Amino acid sequence: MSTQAPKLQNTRLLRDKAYINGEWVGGSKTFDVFDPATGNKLGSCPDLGISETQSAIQAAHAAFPTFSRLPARQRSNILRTWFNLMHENKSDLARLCTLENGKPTADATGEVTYAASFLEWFSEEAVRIYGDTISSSTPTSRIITLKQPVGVVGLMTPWNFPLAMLTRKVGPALAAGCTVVVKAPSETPLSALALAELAEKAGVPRGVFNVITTHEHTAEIGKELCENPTVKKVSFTGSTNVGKLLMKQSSSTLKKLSFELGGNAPFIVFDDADVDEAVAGAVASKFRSSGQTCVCANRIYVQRGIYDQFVEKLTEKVKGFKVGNGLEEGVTHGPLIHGNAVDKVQKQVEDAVKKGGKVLIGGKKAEHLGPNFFEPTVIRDMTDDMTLCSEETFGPIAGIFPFETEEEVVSRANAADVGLAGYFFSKDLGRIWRIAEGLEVGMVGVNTGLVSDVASPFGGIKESGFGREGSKYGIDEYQVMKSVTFGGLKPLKL
Ligand SMILES: NC(=O)c1ccc[n+]([C@@H]2O[C@H](COP(=O)([O-])OP(=O)(O)OC[C@H]3O[C@@H](n4cnc5c(N)ncnc54)[C@H](O)[C@@H]3O)[C@@H](O)[C@H]2O)c1
Ligand SMILES: O=CCCC(=O)O
Repeated sequence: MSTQAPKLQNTRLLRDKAYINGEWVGGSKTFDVFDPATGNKLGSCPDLGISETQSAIQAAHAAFPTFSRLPARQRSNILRTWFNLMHENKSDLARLCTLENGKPTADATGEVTYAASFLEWFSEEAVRIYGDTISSSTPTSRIITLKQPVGVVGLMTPWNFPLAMLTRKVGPALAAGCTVVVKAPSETPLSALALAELAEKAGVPRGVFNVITTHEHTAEIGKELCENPTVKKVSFTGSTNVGKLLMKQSSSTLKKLSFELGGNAPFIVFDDADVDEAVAGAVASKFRSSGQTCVCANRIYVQRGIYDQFVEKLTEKVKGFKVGNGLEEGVTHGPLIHGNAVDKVQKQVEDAVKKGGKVLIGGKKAEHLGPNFFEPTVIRDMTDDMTLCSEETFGPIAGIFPFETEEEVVSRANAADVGLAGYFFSKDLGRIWRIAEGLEVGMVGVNTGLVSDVASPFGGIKESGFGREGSKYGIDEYQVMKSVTFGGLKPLKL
């Protein structure tokens, strides 16, 4: 197959080698990277294995003493420069992101801004690392706490936000003084390598930021990062099943862990809501990145009194979508990442229809556009025995479930193993507090379909994982607290 290499203004951003210890490193084997919209080959990357991963870990280990002792202001300046470089190269980064992930240019451009915001935010947090002074139980002692970088960190990021999921981890890691080894997703490694090019330009010292690319050896490299005793922390974003495996593997070295895993977000619309606002929120939450975000609405519960109205208005909005190649003008929704994702949503639709769901729009593959396209779909009369209720869709399927009472909907919303995001629309202040407190999730959107913001703590509960990213809390994940007790202190004699 011939290669249709991305055409970029800054050609240095297009890299076909991994980045270890400040060097671009090839491998004896490579894997291909494809455009999910066209199936075209975009390029190839080294299919690296355990030995290169160990080299990267060693490089990060060697870089740690110097980097962690840099004045925080210097680390802050490096992150700020990296942030500026992302903005200077915004259109190229967005193009790469669209080409390897499929999301439309406007979304990809939004992702660059979102991704860069984590570098900016944590450049600001780097210089605001504080400890406490604590009264001791012993009159002649005093206690203080220090926050120190945890050490070498292994980062494993997914394909759905090739830039932002990386910067949301690497920003706080470097701010805290950690050094990192990134395992880039095999679907979208080019964005991670473009970030490495900018990191080097921003002055990130060699060995501090390493990017391993792999396809065949994904599981082995994941295991190495979890089991290697030099790595002190692992942060992973991806599916719950892989998260469980990595947690098991990490038990051998008792690593500090952060996991941002799958969701199954309830999106609840009460009778007293503004229906138009709720529909706009549902469109934003459900169909963002063609449904491929971990915080996408998965189960849309609408109270009986406004059910028909909501369903009709949502269907009308979906009619206005333009599905296609994300590089084309006016396209609002791109393809899914690969054929398996398409097959999964197809099966969920078939299951819903078999059990009584009615498809109002979409419901099938959009094969005329390419093998990875699925029509944005609205299904009404959903019931809780359908697969779509218990399994994260990760696709453009809006299944709408009717409900009668507040108590009923909260108990149905909470009947999930996972708890990442949840949304609801209501104008009743008392109800707003009850539901916000009652939903078993890590993030709640009240009268909004979007909760993603650098300033807001991002993460889940239950089997959606643990740890928080972004916000003032994100840096804690990369730090360890040390208490220091000063003894033998004589009191002042007055
Ligand atoms: N939380 C999120 O943002 C997120 C992102 C992507 C996928 N998902 C979930 O995962 C489902 C399937 O998507 P997927 O197949 O890409 O998810 P996945 O969990 O299999 O893959 C996500 C990332 O983990 C890596 N990975 C896979 N197996 C690994 C292993 N053994 N060790 C280390 N890394 C490993 C992959 O290379 C990828 O980079 C989706 O339907 C969705 O539910 C969630
Ligand atoms: O899909 C995972 C993260 C999405 C987001 O940050 O909004």
